[in-house]
Amino acid sequence: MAGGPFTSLFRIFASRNNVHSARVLLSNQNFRSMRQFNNWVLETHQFSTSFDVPCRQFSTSLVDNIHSHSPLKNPQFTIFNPADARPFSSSVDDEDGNRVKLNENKSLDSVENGGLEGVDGNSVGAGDDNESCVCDSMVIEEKQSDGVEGGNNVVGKKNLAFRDPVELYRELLTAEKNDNLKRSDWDTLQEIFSCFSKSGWAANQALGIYIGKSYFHTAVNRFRNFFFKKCSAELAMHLVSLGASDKAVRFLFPIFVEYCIEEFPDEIKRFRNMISSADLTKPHTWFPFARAMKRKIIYHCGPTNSGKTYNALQKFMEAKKGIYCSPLRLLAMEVFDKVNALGVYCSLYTGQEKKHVPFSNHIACTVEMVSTEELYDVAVIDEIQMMADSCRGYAWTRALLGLKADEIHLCGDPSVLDIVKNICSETGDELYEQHYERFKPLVVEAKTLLGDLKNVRSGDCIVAFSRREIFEVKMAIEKHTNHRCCVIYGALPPETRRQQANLFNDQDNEYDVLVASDAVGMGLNLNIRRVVFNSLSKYNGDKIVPVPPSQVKQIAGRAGRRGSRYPDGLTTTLQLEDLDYLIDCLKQPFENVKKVGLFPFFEQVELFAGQLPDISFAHLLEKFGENCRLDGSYFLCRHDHIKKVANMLEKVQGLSLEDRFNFCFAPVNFRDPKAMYHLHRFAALYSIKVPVSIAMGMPKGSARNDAELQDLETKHQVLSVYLWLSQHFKKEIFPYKKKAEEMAIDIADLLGQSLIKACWKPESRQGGNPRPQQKEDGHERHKGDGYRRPNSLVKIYEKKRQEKELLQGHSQKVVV
Ligand SMILES: Nc1ncnc2c1ncn2[C@@H]1O[C@H](COP(=O)(O)OP(=O)(O)OP(=O)(O)O)[C@@H](O)[C@H]1O
Ligand SMILES: [Mg+2]
Repeated sequence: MAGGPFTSLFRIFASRNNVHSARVLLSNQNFRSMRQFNNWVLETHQFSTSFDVPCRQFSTSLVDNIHSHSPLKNPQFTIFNPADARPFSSSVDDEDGNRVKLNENKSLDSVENGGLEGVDGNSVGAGDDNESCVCDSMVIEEKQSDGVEGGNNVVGKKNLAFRDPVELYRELLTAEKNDNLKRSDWDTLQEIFSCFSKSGWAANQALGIYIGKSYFHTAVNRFRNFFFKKCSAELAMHLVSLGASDKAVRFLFPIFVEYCIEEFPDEIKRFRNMISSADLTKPHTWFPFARAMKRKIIYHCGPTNSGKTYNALQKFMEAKKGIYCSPLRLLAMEVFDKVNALGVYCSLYTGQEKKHVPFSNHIACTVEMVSTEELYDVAVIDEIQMMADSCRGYAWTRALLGLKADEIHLCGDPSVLDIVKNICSETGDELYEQHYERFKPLVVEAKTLLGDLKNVRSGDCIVAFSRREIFEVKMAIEKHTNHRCCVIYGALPPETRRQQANLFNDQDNEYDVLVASDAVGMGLNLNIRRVVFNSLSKYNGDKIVPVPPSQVKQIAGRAGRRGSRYPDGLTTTLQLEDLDYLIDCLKQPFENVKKVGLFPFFEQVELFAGQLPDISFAHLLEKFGENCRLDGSYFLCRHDHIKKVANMLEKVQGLSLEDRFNFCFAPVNFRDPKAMYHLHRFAALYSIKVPVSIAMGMPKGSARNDAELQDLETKHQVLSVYLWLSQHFKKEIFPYKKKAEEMAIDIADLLGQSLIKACWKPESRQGGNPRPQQKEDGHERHKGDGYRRPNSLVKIYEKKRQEKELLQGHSQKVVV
């Protein structure tokens, strides 16, 4: 039912029955999901749970408000007679003279229970068509205007079930202590209150009046004490007759609401302020200057290697003033080099470095560093689908919402196209779509490497999903073939990755195979002929899982770039058993993302902290996560790593909230204890305003074993954190920036040299055995090489494959 028809129905109903005002009971209704609605009610009606509204106002504002805030498609309304709990009028004529029924046979009970949550908080009955477990049903009590006798029963004072809870509460307030109850009746009342206290439904409903879950039990206890002192025999017997049940909880709840509103105004206010200070709804309104502009958004939409970034960069270079936002430092550096080489002066701005090119009007930056203050003619946001990234998505969302640019070019796959359309309709920006196809189709080699790394060929990129696996594969290839391998993985600095990429791309050397992690998935232009998946499972920080199809596509798409030595891309797997999963992934359409990431600005966290002054920063972030409100298209980005750093820095005294917030964003690998130690040291020195030293020696030479290689990686990490801090805090406190830069360059160089000669067994970073999950997950040992691969997918696909082979024999090539 839309707001309009109901509104007119109500008008007709009201005029036919001579009703000039309606009483809306907010007490027995079910607005758990409706914090927004409750905000509105509480703001407009001063915490009243029942209020009278003139029919005109009722029809135009209340119903419309309910409709606009309700997450239900069909919120139900029932107008009933309070005296007998039956619908006031079984039917009315609508404006066209048609007879329309108004929930003819519903008693109050059925209204209350139909489509509502059970006391245990589960949604039951009608209204389940809604994707959330939220039901909005509203009970509207007809109230006669003064002196007008309605055609229905007069409100029966005896019928407690249908008494106005406000009245009941007022009576309780003035009542004398009641001692006339039997012991067994008191016991039953105790049970009812215990049931009330445990009721998920009641706790959720209480949120609507800003009684938070942590305060709910205290509030119920105090309500019980009050109730036991005051309740009349009649009231007690009514409750006893209901027993410790759903009905009793629902009967008590509105009286509880009245009690809370009167007794706990401070708690309610505090919780309400906390909720409103954690408000992340309507993020497009956070950027009024961008909203004041009429921006043109061009979505370059297509698969990998289709020319999206190339075309967007053309516009960037043509513009008078432009900004390119990159997902990676490496890519920002690449665009910086490329654009400058083409004669367009461009500066570089990343978390760790600022390279200002004189007279430049163009900037290549990492997306986290984008300024929403500056005005640009053209902005490019690359890999826009990263808006949906669980950790970093907020940076893309912020760039899209906040950039002050006349023209914004988004490059990415189609997964966030719909959500970008929605955002543009909210921001009022014009959206243009430009669709692309891959320059050359990607071909799957059905033969695979038959489980033998001896079958690698020049131009292959073997993809493995852990550092350990990468080195094991490199060792195996170099031991059993004449190929030499370059490596690229996340822990390497961009400079080293680039050096390895150049080594691989360069034809005049023996390094013709690349072994890489998913770090090759984005950005780098590599001369890859064939992408070979060593495995298709990876550790997700918790357990081994199949690599998501979108990522498989992205990585496989690295093969055969336009303009490279191998314009025709091939992809396959090491093991035959994994091939079907690869083909399935490549065939899958891009998923349609439903939500994109958000994270609060410091100012929002600060506002929230004002409500909870005495808790740790990590706890504060946790509370923010629990209480923040988000619109349906957004999620709060994961911030586990921020909390880990926050916990570590908890004991460092003298850091302001802003300092803590900033320190927590430093790009530290929290799994690396040495890197964490140095970050702690930096923060401790900073807190006592002592210039922060690097206090870390330079290694003497390149690594001779894996432990030394890891040490180099860590050292670079520490320098990278130092450089990041020096850009985000006052320069005077981090005076050794120059030295850190020089050391970082030297270490990146040493890392490059080390990788060239690396031929040792990898060690785990924790210095122990592989993670237990890996062992438990049934990795199998590969013949002779000490190389193990996960076999979780093998089982799934083996059967399917055998069936298929029986049916059709072996194909040689599959084009996807
Ligand atoms: N019109 C063109 N003329 C010359 N080279 C081009 C053209 N379009 C694209 N290329 C080259 O093709 C390669 C792939 O293009 P580009 O990087 O723009 O693809 P993409 O769609 O952004 O891929 P990805 O999703 O992998 O980032 C690049 O090396 C690029 O320079
Ligand atoms: Mg691109």
